[in-house]
Amino acid sequence: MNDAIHPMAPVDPGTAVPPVLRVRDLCVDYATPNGLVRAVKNVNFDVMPGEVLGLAGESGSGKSTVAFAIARLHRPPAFITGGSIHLAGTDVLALDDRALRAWRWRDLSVVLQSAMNALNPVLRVSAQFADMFRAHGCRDRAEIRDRTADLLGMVGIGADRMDDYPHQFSGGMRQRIVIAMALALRPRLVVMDEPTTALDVVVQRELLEEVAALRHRLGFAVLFITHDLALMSQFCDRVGVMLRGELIELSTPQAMIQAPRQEYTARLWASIPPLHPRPGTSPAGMPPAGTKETMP
Ligand SMILES: Nc1ncnc2c1ncn2[C@@H]1O[C@H](COP(=O)(O)OP(=O)(O)OP(=O)(O)O)[C@@H](O)[C@H]1O
Repeated sequence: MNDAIHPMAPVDPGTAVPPVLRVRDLCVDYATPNGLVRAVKNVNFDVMPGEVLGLAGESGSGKSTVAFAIARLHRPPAFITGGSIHLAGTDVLALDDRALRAWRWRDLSVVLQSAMNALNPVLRVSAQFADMFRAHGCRDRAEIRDRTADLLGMVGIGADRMDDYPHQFSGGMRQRIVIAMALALRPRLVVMDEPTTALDVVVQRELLEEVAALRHRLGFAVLFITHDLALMSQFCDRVGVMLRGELIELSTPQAMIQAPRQEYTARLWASIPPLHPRPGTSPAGMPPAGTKETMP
């Protein structure tokens, strides 16, 4: 398997670095006509500074519900009914609306599957960056344009494109723009929920390689959700496996593949091709032709 996008684990377990994100006993319920349904059950985990932590698990296991709760993007019928979330020392669940607006982008940003939903189709890209910068106190037009050019350059988009509209870019470029915007205020954590799912395989890989390089340069941590376990094993320092709302296992992808502690985890990882295939089998990391890598 080409492990070019697999980053070196940035955290030395021997050092007492505090986690950037600390989630304790998190419970999220959905209000349904039949009463409350617990979708996230006493979930505990930390994300270290600069770490990429993946959340894996079958559809409906609660991954997105956890991610949305951490970003405080959950809306009724979802309710956080227990636990705590601390990001870089901030008690996230205690933030009021005003504090939340300042906190988002600055300390935490979110990249979701559809760039088109994140970008306003009737506004030039430069105007969307300007709105975000102005909302966070930067009013100098020249400075805003310089910073926008730098950010777009960081993801391989020329400054000459900044006054284009979103529809003038390809899907991969639009997602790059969203990532550039997500990094604009140097957040401590970027939540990425299926950020590359809508893109073709080559563009997916290019984009994640860029994110891996950028996070080494800028030091942000990533909470990464994808259905693509092969991609997850290459991109993440550690992976948590969710099953029916519980986090049942958390370790490095290598440890999990070699010695899974739960039977479910073993079955989950067995569904992706081996890292070092036996002679005569498909190339490392490549699914057999005609198959799609998804959760079992
Ligand atoms: N609006 C809702 N009302 C009631 N239950 C919901 C609602 N949204 C999600 N759920 C339930 O919450 C649970 C967790 O869903 P969630 O979307 O977080 O899972 P997921 O692991 O992210 O799935 P996927 O990979 O398909 O996105 C599921 O059982 C789902 O049915």
